[in-house]
Amino acid sequence: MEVVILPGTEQIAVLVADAIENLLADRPEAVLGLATGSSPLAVYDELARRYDAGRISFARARAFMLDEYVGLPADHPELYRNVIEREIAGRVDFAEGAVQGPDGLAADLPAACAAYERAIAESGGVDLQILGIGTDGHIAFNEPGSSLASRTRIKTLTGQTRRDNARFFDGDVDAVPQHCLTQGLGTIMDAHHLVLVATGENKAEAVRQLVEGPVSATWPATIMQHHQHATVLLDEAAASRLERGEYYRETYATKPEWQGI
Ligand SMILES: N[C@@H]1[C@@H](O)[C@H](O)[C@@H](COP(=O)(O)O)O[C@@H]1O
Repeated sequence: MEVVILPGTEQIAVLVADAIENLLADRPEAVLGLATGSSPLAVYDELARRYDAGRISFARARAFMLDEYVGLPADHPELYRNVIEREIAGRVDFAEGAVQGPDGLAADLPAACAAYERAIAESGGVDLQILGIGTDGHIAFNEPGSSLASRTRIKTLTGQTRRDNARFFDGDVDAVPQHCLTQGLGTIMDAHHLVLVATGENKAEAVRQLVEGPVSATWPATIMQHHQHATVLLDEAAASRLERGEYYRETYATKPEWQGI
């Protein structure tokens, strides 16, 4: 796992956008994994800027979302499908239908989860997966206790996640759905490159567990320690509880330039 500590979200966004730009230059038909939440927003802004500048095109790319709420109406602004359309998909040139998410509106939710797993597999798999992390250590919506081998399925959100996400629902915790569909930890681990972004002091404990804690379903993101190509991009506040912070800084500062993230 590579840990990169940077001054702030702008520097993080540039590095992630560089990785995506390089990937699309090599393979215009690459498959991206898109995350919701506030963590990737600066990345999406940077990608939209590069698209506007003619540096990058998503015309042949495809993308899969990590998760979706269950129980929100189709036109709700916080339905993740609508969030992704607003924050990135609708700002660049993805082809019609190229961005998919688990269908939280489906009548048969287990069938929708199975269909989503098939769609990801049939695409050839996700090349680069953008991730955020919850304050309770979740990735996507894999809450503490999630099977480390899980696949896309229905989950119940923890009270902490619902409180954290209430800020997107005018501060009303009761308006945050109790259920969601989420790619499993096993699904996420199949992606070729995991790129996790975390900023702010409120993520520091989850980040400490992710990077330096024992692998455990209690802190689901720790499964990333088993991935062959995982990059964790942090600002100073999110990195503030790491014991080996100096080593990560030194490693990144002396890294050969050709290596990328
Ligand atoms: N399901 C999402 C996750 O994909 C996200 O990474 C996480 C952190 O969110 P934020 O980036 O807003 O802190 O929680 C949300 O609930």
